[in-house]
Amino acid sequence: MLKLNNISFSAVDGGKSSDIIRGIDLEIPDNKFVVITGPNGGGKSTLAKIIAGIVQPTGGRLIFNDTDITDMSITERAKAGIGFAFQQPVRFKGLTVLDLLRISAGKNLSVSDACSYLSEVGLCAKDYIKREVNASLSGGELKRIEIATVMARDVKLAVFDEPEAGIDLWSFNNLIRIFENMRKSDKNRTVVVISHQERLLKIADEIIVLADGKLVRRGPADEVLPEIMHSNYAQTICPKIEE
Ligand SMILES: Nc1ncnc2c1ncn2[C@@H]1O[C@H](COP(=O)(O)OP(=O)(O)OP(=O)(O)O)[C@@H](O)[C@H]1O
Repeated sequence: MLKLNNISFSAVDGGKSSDIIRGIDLEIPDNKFVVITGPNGGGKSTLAKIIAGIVQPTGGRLIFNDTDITDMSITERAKAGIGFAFQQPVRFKGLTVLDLLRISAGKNLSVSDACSYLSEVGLCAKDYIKREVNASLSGGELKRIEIATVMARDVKLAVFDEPEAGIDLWSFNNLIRIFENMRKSDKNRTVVVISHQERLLKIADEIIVLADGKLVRRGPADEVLPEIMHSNYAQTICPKIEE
């Protein structure tokens, strides 16, 4: 279980301090598929980065499986079983997809295991395994490769920041299928997805709504989704719901 105890984050920008995350208390139980949503600028990515250790909170503590991870680095958190997939995946010139999967797994993953991770994310492994992780990969391909690296890491808690960002509709449909499969098959991993997408919100065990740096609602998808649809920020956070 991941516990956030009174987590806050303030940043100084242009000499002015602003409170971006304001005293969030939250428990994310094991083996659940949780979607964090809310209006733009509400603090979702910041919270995801705080969980992954990319951003250090200015207040509060994070407890993961009874261990205080607040002061742990990204690497230490990765070792503790927390994986993070960026909104904009990073390209690594000179590194092949196989190298990247091996580095992520932290072991000399066999080619066949690497291929099965790529297949899981809908990539034809033989076409990609030797490819360089550079600008020649499309945004959708890069997203899928990054998801495969998180899977290869065998993490206990996987955090995905807006996996749908910047990909076309066709890739989006495939991506949703990956998460639907993850939701069905992944019973030993907690998956936290930051998303505005109705199709991801629908498959969540739990939806958490963040607005203005505060937790404003949490609950099962069938309870929270209809409320989001009828709230005054529905058009901002869930444009597809209105279609
Ligand atoms: N280091 C920082 N310094 C100053 N402002 C910051 C910093 N990090 C985040 N912010 C601001 O905090 C707010 C929350 O940002 P964040 O990226 O967490 O929002 P979000 O809910 O993920 O938004 P979106 O849905 O648009 O991705 C934004 O207004 C952002 O500009």
